[in-house]
Amino acid sequence: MLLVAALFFAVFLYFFLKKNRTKNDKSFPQPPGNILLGHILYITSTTHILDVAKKNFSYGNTVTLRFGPDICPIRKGLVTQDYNLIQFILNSRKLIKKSENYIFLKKWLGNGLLISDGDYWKRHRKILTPAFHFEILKNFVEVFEAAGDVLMEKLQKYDEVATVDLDILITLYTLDVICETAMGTKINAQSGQNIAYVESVRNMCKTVIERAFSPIKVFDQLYWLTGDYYKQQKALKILHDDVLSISELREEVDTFMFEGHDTTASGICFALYCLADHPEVQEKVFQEQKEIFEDWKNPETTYSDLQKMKYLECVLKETLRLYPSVPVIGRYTTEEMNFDGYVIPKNTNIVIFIYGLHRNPDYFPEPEKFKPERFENFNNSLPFSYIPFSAGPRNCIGQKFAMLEMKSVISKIVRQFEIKPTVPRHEVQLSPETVLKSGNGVKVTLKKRD
Ligand code: HEM
Repeated sequence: MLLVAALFFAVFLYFFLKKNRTKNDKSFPQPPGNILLGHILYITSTTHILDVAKKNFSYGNTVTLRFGPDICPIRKGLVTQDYNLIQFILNSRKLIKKSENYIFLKKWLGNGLLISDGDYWKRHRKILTPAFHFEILKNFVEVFEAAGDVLMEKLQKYDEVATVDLDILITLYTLDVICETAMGTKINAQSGQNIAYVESVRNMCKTVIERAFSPIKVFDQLYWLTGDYYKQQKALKILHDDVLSISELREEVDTFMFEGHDTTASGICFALYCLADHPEVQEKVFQEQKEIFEDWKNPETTYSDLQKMKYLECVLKETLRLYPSVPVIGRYTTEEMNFDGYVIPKNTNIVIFIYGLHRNPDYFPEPEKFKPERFENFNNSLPFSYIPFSAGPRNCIGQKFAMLEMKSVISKIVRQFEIKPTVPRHEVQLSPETVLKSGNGVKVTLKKRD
């Protein structure tokens, strides 16, 4: 009798889940996956996520991916690089909850602005927004400049050395900047005192993204058995060493320290790499500097000088198009949503693939080419085709800060050095470790200008 009841229940469950599944699957195509494991098998290594995404999008600009059997997947969600869906999501006031993967950042960033949602997020966003008013940003230029001067000192010793790996040098620069601007504390990271912090951020970012794509590590109980868990605990200890008494404050400080230095470091490194590869672009940037500054070798740079660097701004925009520091963002539906006749069920994770959107030839002809000029006359009628800072209510609060900082340091470097590719040319290996990085460094050669 019990057996019959169990059998009956199993059959009922099958049809119930199948019915719901059909409703979901009608929405968006699902690339072929393993009947039991779903798409796990080809999402095993973080370094291949960009390739995996490319392959999946051959089925449509929005696809459904699942971990586990089709009928009762462990996880299921949408991955999209579709303009209209992205516009719908980012414009929505209802869709501000972050996807489940962000939970892996929680131990580190707590309820900081990046992760929180609802009224808590609204309140904090409102409190923090004035900190990015341009009157305040103006005062930060001095900090960018002073930290930039320290970097210049350090770069002198690389004059005509075959290779300089920019990654760590620039990251320590951006760390000095964020600590002094966000917390008013000089930590002298560039003097070598904070390498452990930088390494811990890197380890955290790597383990977080690996968890998000691992069928084993997504479960806490299984994650605790892996080496990554211990690596992460060690990193957390270093990241939280500076004990601040008020936990809310610490969560925001952690969030700004992370979002505010790793992202800009990535942008600066890739911009310098692109300039090395494109001497004609670099020359234009250099000429612009000479037009702005009479004494271009050693000027005192002001906020208004940075505003004048229009071509450098195009270079940075083009860099962030090809190498968006945040290549992927996520949202989570808290209610069923209708989009263009499709049903997106409640509790769906939606991954927005910024990297893929930015390389769509419909919006950016010859998308793989580095052409800053395309931003001189950028067609703003399609604003959601270019979203390195996301868009809508949850866009990046620090985007103006980031642009100023990146301009400040790159203008300094270009005025003092000619940036060249290494011989043989160093090919970056893109690795989306939460923030887009190069797995093998960002290497160039520097030659001092006369
Ligand atoms: C090139 C540099 C940067 C890029 C490309 C970038 C990109 C982004 C993106 C795409 C988001 C949305 C994330 C999501 O929805 O998951 C974001 C959010 C955020 N960014 Fe940035 N960011 C940069 C620099 C900065 C800087 C310098 C700061 C602070 C000083 C900052 C602070 C934040 C914060 C706090 C959020 C969360 C905002 C919210 O949810 O209300 N970012 N950033």
